[in-house]
Amino acid sequence: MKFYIGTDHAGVDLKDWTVELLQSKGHEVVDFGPFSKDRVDYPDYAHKVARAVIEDSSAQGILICGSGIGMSMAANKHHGIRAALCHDAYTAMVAREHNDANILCFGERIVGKGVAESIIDAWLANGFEGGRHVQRVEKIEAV
Ligand SMILES: O=C(CO)[C@H](O)[C@H](O)[C@H](O)COP(=O)(O)O
Repeated sequence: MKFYIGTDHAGVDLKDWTVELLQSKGHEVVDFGPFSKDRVDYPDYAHKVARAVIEDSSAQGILICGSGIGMSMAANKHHGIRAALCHDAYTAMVAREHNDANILCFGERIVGKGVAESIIDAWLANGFEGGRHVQRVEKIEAV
């Protein structure tokens, strides 16, 4: 899988760690930064990753900030993006199975590396179930 990833200053450590984790599992990662902890605005990075996922729809995105909330709000402004703020493996699993989420968001101030890895593993292990969920996702996209 190919991932586009971005953060703000509050998620740089977990972003760098996530890049290495995904690469160690054989995934391709395009890192939109930032590459220092200087204070930045999370929407700038959310919009970059969202646009990349729309352009390259076979890829997925990962957005990290302090809480993950601002990143998910900003990314979900883009038509075609279904960004899911996940706090654990269960939310990551259902985000893929039920919502066909294409951007994973989480917060460095919320989850540690152990939980982050379980979130990422659940995200990678699960795909869209289709069936009854198709018309619901279509109704999200219809607006
Ligand atoms: O967008 C957020 C909250 O919804 C993120 O957690 C940001 O990382 C956070 O707001 C940054 O806060 P800071 O006080 O400027 O570090």
